[in-house]
Amino acid sequence: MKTCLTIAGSDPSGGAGIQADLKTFAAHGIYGMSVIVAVVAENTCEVRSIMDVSPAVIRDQMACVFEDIPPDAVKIGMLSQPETMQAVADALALYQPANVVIDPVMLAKDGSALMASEALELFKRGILPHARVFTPNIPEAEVLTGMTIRTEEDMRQAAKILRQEGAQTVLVKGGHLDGAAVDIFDDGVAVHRFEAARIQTKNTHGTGCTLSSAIASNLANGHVPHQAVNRAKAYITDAISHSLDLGKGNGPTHHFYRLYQEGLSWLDK
Ligand SMILES: Nc1ncnc2c1ncn2[C@@H]1O[C@H](COP(=O)(O)OP(=O)(O)OP(=O)(O)O)[C@@H](O)[C@H]1O
Ligand SMILES: Cc1ncc(CO)c(N)n1
Repeated sequence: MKTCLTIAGSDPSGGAGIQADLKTFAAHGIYGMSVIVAVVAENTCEVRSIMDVSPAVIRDQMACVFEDIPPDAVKIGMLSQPETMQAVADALALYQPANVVIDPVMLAKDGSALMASEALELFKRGILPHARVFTPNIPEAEVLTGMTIRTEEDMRQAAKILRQEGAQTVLVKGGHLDGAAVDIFDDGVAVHRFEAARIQTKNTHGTGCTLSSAIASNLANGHVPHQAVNRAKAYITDAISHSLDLGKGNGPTHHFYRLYQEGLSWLDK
């Protein structure tokens, strides 16, 4: 059985963070594991409070996983404070996992900061260079490159800069632009454009988390980054199309739609 680890924050309402990642791994037939770096009190409407797990406990969790069940792929999501990030950076340097997907989570849908601004430099230095696939959305890519991103050409330029910063491949997600949902993927050999029709729904809580853990699942299942991103884009589009009208705000996506329809044979397509 293939294995994936998520290193991220916990969302008690189940639509984003660790909970979204574990559901996505399960939908891909993957054995999921988690290192919780922050406990976030949030739901479909708001983020109420954040408590970071201590660096010592993060180091212990990482050791427990890597000494016992080294994962086939790793997804990294929310890393809030510099000390938290340093503990993860140290563990990445120590264990050197191969298939790392990094989602630079900065803001929740309600605008709450999920990465402290003081952590940005450490993120660029100690986390980003571990990315086999790096998945910023447009506002995140703007912060990381200092560019203003309005067009697909800007997205291409940002992807190239972020590769130069040390990510092996970069997917700039276009969910925040108007029109079709277009993502740009630069793997250093070619630039690929992934387009899906924009789905009219407010239920998009956790879309970024779900996409990055779907990419990690596909890497673990043996796909190269370009194929992994292509398959993950189809998965997130399906999950948003069948999103769940739960909660009073931005509801979650549906992780198991294809699995419920077709069983695990959906993975063979
Ligand atoms: N309404 C939509 N219809 C179709 N696809 C969408 C829609 N919104 C986002 N996407 C797609 O979902 C994926 C996640 O992109 P998005 O830009 O929403 O990430 P994000 O902002 O990091 O998410 P999060 O809010 O979880 O942090 C991308 O492939 C994007 O193109
Ligand atoms: C824990 C967590 N991670 C990531 C996001 C971004 O969707 C969120 N809202 N909560």
